[in-house]
Amino acid sequence: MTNTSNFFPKALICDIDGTITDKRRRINLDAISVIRTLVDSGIPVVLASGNTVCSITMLSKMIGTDGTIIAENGGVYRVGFTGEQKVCGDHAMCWKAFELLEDYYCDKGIELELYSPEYRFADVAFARNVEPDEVRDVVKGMPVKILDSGFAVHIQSEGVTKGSTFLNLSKDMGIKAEEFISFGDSSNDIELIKAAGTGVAVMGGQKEAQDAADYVSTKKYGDGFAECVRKFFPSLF
Ligand SMILES: O=C(O)COP(=O)(O)O
Ligand SMILES: [Mg+2]
Repeated sequence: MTNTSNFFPKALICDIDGTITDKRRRINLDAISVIRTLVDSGIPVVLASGNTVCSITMLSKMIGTDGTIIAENGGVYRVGFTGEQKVCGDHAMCWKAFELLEDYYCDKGIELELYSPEYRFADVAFARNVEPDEVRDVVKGMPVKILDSGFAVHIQSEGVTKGSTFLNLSKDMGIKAEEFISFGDSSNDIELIKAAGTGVAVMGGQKEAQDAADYVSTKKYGDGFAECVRKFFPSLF
């Protein structure tokens, strides 16, 4: 457990669903408020999610960050609203894995519901009406990783995570990974939680994220995020 009084983060990176929302994906108003305080104090805030670039870009604009994002669980990243959009991994391989899954579940009478495939550059996401562990078994041996955000199942290229992309992004931003505080709620945040100087998991999400974290909030979801931002940036609140 990190002693919060010894760590003064220079920047913050946070997951979206489950971390700055509630468990139904409704945005937490206090989370927006603390992010605005950080941004207005010159602390860079990065949104890092399994969501698409366009949805995170919109959210960044409405919250008021500078548009630096990680999308598709590390599949895409960009510095600022106008920076070059960089894509990681092998999208075609993720689709190949999805086709295998589609056939497998079709035989069982289950239809997989894709999430915004027309807006994705790197991963394939679908509804969580199947067991992520069973999905892993079906695609075993393929160079892909199955991620479970608690809100969707994602097929991602092997080696690409929010954490691996964060290391590239932080270099592009000119801020060391150790100078960041990171926040997440689920197993798709584990690498991000571990890669930052301090990693925080919010209560309410998946236990794997909490096990990987230096610090776990007392409150749940977005309330836990706001609680810990206040704790780690005491001079701003
Ligand atoms: O897109 C999802 O599955 C949810 O995304 P997030 O929890 O990484 O924000
Ligand atoms: Mg999440």
